[in-house]
Parts: sequence; C-alpha cells; structure tokens
Amino acid sequence: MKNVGIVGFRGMVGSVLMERMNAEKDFKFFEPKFFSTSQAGGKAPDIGRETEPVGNANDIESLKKLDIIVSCQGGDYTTQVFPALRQAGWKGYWIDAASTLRMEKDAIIVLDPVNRAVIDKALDAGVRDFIGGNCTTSLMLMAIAGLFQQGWVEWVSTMTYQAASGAGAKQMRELVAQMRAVGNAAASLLDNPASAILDIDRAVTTTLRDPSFPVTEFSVPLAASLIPWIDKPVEDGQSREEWKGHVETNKILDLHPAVPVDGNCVRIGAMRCHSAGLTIKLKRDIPLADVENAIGQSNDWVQVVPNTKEESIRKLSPAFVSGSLRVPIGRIRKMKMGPEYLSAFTVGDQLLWGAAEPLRRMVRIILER
Ligand SMILES: NC(=O)C1=CN([C@@H]2O[C@H](COP(=O)(O)OP(=O)(O)OC[C@H]3O[C@@H](n4cnc5c(N)ncnc54)[C@H](OP(=O)(O)O)[C@@H]3O)[C@@H](O)[C@H]2O)C=CC1
Ligand SMILES: N[C@@H](CC(=O)OP(=O)(O)O)C(=O)O
Repeated sequence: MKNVGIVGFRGMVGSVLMERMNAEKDFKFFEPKFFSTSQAGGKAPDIGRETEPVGNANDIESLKKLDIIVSCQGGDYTTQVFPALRQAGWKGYWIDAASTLRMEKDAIIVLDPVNRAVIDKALDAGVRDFIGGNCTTSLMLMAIAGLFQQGWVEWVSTMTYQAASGAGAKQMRELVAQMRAVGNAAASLLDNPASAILDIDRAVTTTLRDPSFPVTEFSVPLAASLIPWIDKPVEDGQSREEWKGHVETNKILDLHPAVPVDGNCVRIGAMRCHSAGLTIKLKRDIPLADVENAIGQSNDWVQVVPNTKEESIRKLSPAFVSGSLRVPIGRIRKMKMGPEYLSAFTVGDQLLWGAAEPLRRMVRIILER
C-alpha cells in the first residue's frame, strides 16, 4: 500500500478532509501518516485502526519517504517545505489546499468532475503537483461547467456572497460572537411585542458601531452587515479573490482563448456556504431547456432548481446546502439585455467542493491508476 502523508489534519479544511476520508472509507486504500508542525508525537486522528503517532511536518527526511503528501496546512508551510522537499530529490505527488502553487506552470488545479481530462493528461505527462482551486471558482465551475463544455460561454460576471469559513476558523467564531452581541442588544426589545421596530433597529446599529463590538478578525461588522472586499488588492481595482475567478477558471478548464470571468466578491454572514449570482453571456441564443440540460448533466452533484419562488427559497440557500456535496443552481432565466444573457444563482459548501473534496478525490485518482 502507498504511504500517504496528511499535513494539517487538525485545521478546518483538514478536519473536513478527515470526515470525508472516513465516510468514503479511503483509509482502506493507503497507509496514512499524519503530520503536524506543533503536535509531533501526539495521537493521530481516529481512522478505525492503529496508526503511528503524529510526525513532525517540518522533517524533510520523514516526508521524503512518502509516496503522496496532502497538505491542508496553509500557504506559508507550502512556501517553506515544498521547495526543500523537491530539492532533496523527492519525486512523490504533492496535493495541496493552499493557493501558493496554483498558477505555477508545472501544477494542475484539480476539480475532477469538471477537468478530469486535464488531470489525466497531466498524470500521463508526469506532472506531480496537484492543487485544489479557489473555493468560489471551484463552486462556480461545479455549477456551470456544462455550459463551458458546450463551448457556449462568451463571458461570466460573478457577484459572490461568501461565507465566513473562507476567511478561517477564528472568523467563523467572530461572526457568531457578533450575532450574539447583536441578539443581546436587541433582546429586551424583541421580548416586548409592543416595542417599536425603529428602536430595535437603533439598538442593533448602535451595537454594530460600538467600540466594544467584536471585530478583531474582520476589522468591521459582518453580522447584520457585509464586507465588499476579500483578500488583497491586485491590479485594476480588483481584489485577489476576483482575480482568481478569471485566472483559475481558465487554468482549470485549459481554455484557449481565455473566457473573461469578473465581478464583485463580497463576504456575508453565512457560516460555510458560498453563493454567487451569475450573469452569463452566451455566444448565441440557446433555448433555456438546452441550457438546463447541459448544466444538469455535467456532473453528479449539480442540481438544477426550478425557477419558482418556493423551490428557490428552500433549495438555494446556505441553510439548506451546508454540510452537503450537492451544488444547486437555480433562478435560471434569460435577461432583459437580450436572449444571449443568462442569469443564475448557485450555492455550495466551500469546505467540501471548495476545499477538501477535490483533494480527497485526487488521492484516489492517483491510487487507482
Ligand atoms: N478555509 C477555507 O475555506 C479554505 C482554505 N484553504 C486553504 O487551506 C489551508 C488551511 O486552511 P484552514 O484549514 O482554514 O486553516 P486552519 O487555521 O484551520 O488550520 C491550519 C493549521 O493551524 C494549526 N492549528 C493551530 N491551532 C489550531 C487549533 N486550535 N485547531 C486546529 N488547528 C490548529 C494546525 O496545524 P498544526 O497541527 O501543524 O499545528 C492546522 O493544520 C490554507 O492554505 C487555506 O488557504 C483552501 C480552500 C478553502
Ligand atoms: N479566499 C476564499 C477562501 C479560499 O478558498 O481561498 P484560497 O483561494 O486561498 O484557497 C474566501 O475567503 O472565501
């Protein structure tokens, strides 16, 4: 059996990866070795059988013995350890959640329900670096890859509604702490059916602006508000999250010439599901039924939601999708700008298809060759 090192299993993405690997009984197919930068010697996570104690994730000699390394540890770790490992002559497969290596020419961004052919070609060519994509980009492609596969897409504009989990575990906690502060501030007024709504509103707004409001992680309120900027600035007024949408979509699908993808990325008060409103310019007027067929048949997880109020409010929400692998897309309709303009709305769990699941499946793809 191949030796697979798992670095970063204690983190948020790593914990979701462990849950999924256990659920899919992946550990039957390889010998896992767990690594940590801070807990070497500790007990490995429960996988239903005895495993060695946790190894030191900075020990190149131990890492060199592995056939495959999966890292959910973060970009700084990749920057530090990956080049040292390759320089030490390691020829194994590196599978990573961090963005560090994504745009490197020798790396493939993995999302196999969408780009299995690109992955297989790279494996045949001897590529050894396989990197998970940006969560927003991966979720968008899980939803609309069918349109790209048909060659129908001229451009896509994405307006995102991104969950706190994309920023990290501390930010998720801060969102809930902010919700608690807001709830506490309004509690007595809420309990009084005769209280005036504007008094409740005033209590909430005063709380959001109070210097004691918990904003250590986000710098500003997210609960009862939103944050219209994710990640660092890049060129032309874009945020890095917006930049990734274009470069990663085109790299994942290996599109030539490139299809423009751009829009606004916004953080909202959801826990772990990202949503996106999409405007898609088709190359020609395609009947809506053909559009829905192409979308719905493109993979096993995308689900077309009929464009009715009842179905949309129930099935196109973080509350419904959280913790599941399904990627619903709905509100599909032609827009007033013309019959080539398509509107749609999609939701997906960013810790699953947006992070852990493509990595988990990449391990299996390598093992099954
Ligand atoms: N969050 C997201 O939505 C996504 C993240 N990614 C990428 O995945 C990587 C990891 O992200 P994420 O999982 O959010 O990072 P976390 O901060 O949750 O975990 C990273 C590491 O922090 C260490 N750590 C320190 N204290 C704790 C603690 N109390 N509990 C658990 N772990 C702790 C662990 O390493 P150790 O055992 O060595 O101490 C852990 O592996 C990043 O590169 C990120 O960019 C990719 C897609 C989406
Ligand atoms: N940046 C994403 C999370 C993510 O996937 O990041 P990255 O592209 O670094 O893996 C968010 O904040 O929602």
